[in-house]
Amino acid sequence: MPRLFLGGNHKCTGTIGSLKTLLAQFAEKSIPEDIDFVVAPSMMHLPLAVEEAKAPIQISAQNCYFKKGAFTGETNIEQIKDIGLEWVILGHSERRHVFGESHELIATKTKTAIEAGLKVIYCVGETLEEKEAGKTEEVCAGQLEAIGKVLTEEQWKSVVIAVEPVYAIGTGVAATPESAQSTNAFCRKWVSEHVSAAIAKDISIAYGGSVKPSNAEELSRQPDIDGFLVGGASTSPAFLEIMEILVKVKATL
Ligand SMILES: O=C(CO)COP(=O)(O)O
Repeated sequence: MPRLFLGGNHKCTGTIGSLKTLLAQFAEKSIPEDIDFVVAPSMMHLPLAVEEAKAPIQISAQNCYFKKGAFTGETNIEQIKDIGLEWVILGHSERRHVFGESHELIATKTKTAIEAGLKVIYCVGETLEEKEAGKTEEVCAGQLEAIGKVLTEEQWKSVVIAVEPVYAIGTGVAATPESAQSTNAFCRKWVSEHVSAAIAKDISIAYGGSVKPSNAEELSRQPDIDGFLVGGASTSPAFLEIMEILVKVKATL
């Protein structure tokens, strides 16, 4: 059975004050032990988050570089581990499309991060143009194949897949539950055929893109959606509402 996953990607937002407030709000709620509840603030705020977050809240980096040395502006895996983190988001569409990260670079970062003992929230997803051209599965398969080429079967146990259609990110309009289910199911089938049936059965495959309390219920009902990677709604108590909806709906399935 896949573990439930709820990630909050704060992207390039937040202040010391807003993060402290948010983590204090999260601390007031009881978070079930059987969900990975992961908060990813900006790199600048990671040490603060580690200090302030109470278990079982986990903290993730939003990116990392695979080498240390003369790479101005980057943060390496050793540094992420050094402050006590276990998670990193890689392959987010904003890294792919805004910063031009290639399949190869993301795959190298994923492999190196997992070898160092990190868990990777690996993002895949198609643009609107690709969706309209009927290329959703082809695009996701290519993104999965990039890491499939370098990871061992064992290393896939450290991967959570986050399927984030680019057209749904930050637009307020999520993919339909049917469309999200179809892409998540395709990713599970891809893992079954290219990695193993055992990994496919247990890997958590989240959906991301304009998730909010008002659409979380229908999305949670989909059998291949094991949770969410949330952007905008993760920086407010709406994130807790999404968690409650996800846990409640999954308990009834
Ligand atoms: O990109 C996302 C999470 O990584 C989704 O962002 P939004 O929830 O703001 O659409």
